[in-house]
Amino acid sequence: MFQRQLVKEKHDIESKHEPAGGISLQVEGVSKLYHGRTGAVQALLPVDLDVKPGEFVCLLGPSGCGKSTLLSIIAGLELPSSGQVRANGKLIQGPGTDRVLLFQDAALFPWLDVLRNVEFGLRQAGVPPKERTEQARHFLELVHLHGFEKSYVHQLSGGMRQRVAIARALALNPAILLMDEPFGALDALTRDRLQAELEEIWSSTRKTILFVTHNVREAVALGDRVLVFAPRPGRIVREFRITLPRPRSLENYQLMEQASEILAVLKEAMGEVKHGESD
Ligand SMILES: Nc1ncnc2c1ncn2[C@@H]1O[C@H](COP(=O)(O)OP(=O)(O)OP(=O)(O)O)[C@@H](O)[C@H]1O
Repeated sequence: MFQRQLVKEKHDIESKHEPAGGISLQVEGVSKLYHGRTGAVQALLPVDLDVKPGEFVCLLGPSGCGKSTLLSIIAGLELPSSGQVRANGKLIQGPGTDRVLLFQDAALFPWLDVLRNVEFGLRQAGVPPKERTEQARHFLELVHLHGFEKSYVHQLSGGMRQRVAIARALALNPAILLMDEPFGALDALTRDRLQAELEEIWSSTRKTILFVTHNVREAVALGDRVLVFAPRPGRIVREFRITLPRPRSLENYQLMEQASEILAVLKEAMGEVKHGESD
């Protein structure tokens, strides 16, 4: 009986987060030309991209090839110089609650404890106290941070901070998660673990995810698709569909083979061949 009640409560909390799944995204001829002090910079040549609801797309490339610019435009924080973006067919004209952008730096509030950090957006959205605490706890459990509700940011490791940031983003129930190198500052072991956790979360929530990374194996481990970018000017040079079964292991032979193939394309696009690099 008690068990049934628990399952029901879990279901009630989850159903408050409807729609749980992701939505589609259409990027149509989006380009960006910045006018800096040193002149114009073509950050991005026109990009066309169709992302299906619940798809996991990785944007892979070296520094300065326009990955963050594209994410900012999709987030509605930057205007494109040409083209447009639609989410579920609706023109994006600014930031919206259907999209959340996550960065390498978790950007948490140091004066709030973990629970209040996760509750923050819900409070802004006017969710009543009891309900927002319930929801924040639910998402903290999802990122394996049960028991750390009262901790402050300075008491957490880098990986834990990033988990809090993910819980905070999920609590807002976005349909699209825009992740800009979220694991870039973490040590290799923590990074592997968070990759696996993110894949689990994605499998259970079916959000649409755009994930920027410099790391080829990370991209192959996570993506349904990997888009390879090249710099000067920023552009997409190739697209790979990754059909390896999930969950994926970084040590899997086929994954490593696919990563080598993509790495070769990346190096060619950059016009250089360096040996022994992993990303
Ligand atoms: N606000 C800006 N004003 C002028 N130039 C900019 C601005 N933002 C980005 N750029 C330039 O646009 C280009 C693309 O930058 P962007 O940050 O999108 O690349 P990126 O692939 O995300 O790089 P990184 O991986 O280092 O974040 C770079 O040459 C960058 O210097």
